[in-house]
Amino acid sequence: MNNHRTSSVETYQNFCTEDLRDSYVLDYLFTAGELQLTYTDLDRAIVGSAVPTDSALPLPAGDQLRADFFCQRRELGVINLGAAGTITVDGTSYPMANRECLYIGRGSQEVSFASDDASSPAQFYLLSYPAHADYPTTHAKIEDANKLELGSQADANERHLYQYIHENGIRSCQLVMGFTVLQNGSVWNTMPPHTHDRRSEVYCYFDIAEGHQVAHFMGEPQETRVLWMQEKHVALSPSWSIHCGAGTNSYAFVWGMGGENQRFDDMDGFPITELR
Ligand SMILES: O=C[C@H](O)[C@@H](O)CC(=O)C(=O)O
Ligand SMILES: [Zn+2]
Repeated sequence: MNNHRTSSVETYQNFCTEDLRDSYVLDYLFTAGELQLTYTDLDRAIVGSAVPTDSALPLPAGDQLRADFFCQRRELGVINLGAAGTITVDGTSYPMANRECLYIGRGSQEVSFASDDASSPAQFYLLSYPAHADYPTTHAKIEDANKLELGSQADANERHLYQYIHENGIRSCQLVMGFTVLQNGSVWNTMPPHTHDRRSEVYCYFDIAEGHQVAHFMGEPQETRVLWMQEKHVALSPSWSIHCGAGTNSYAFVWGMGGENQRFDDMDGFPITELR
């Protein structure tokens, strides 16, 4: 497991592109045949991927956790961004189609990831936070998600938001997780932007068309910076930072949050005209 530190709110303002990316972008996940985990300093989020090919990939506890097993004191959200696969939790198998979600509750001991077809692997995206209670391991298909239709074509931000793990959906201790799909011709996510002081957030961009990128904006609203994101790059967002993006084409992204509360609308929005 990697250890990852983000910078302070004062320091990022003087960063060059490379420093900024080192601090806020994970661009190395989703290696075929590997399970990768990064322990961040944002509310102790662990961000990772599992892309099983010939054999199943077990979820290790990792030395940093000083735990007997990964979910001993943690909960884990998984969304499959690839072809069909299976996740096995303590002997129960959960078939995972593209964009489906599995919440794995605290106390789950043996977790492993497999692909149905090694030549077209599942690509599991992992997001985990510390947990104080056991909630049941729960699978959700796309139709089980709470779907919100946001934005408009005129504002080039028409998008569908699918909430999986949230206060009125799959229950969890602190993890809130789902994904957002930009509709054809729309490019802006999370515009107007917001911060949420009580939570940090992690975005994983996916289904970016060949030859395109997403310009992800971060920073304090009056001091923004841009991170160019490619397929399955992850942007880390401290609670002081906005997080929004404009693609050169339509795309999708998994969002996930952890922290003080789970109230999705506990956000401080900023008027577009005040961004700098
Ligand atoms: O705090 C909430 C998160 O930033 C996202 O859910 C926002 C989002 O997906 C969107 O507006 O497109
Ligand atoms: Zn947010």
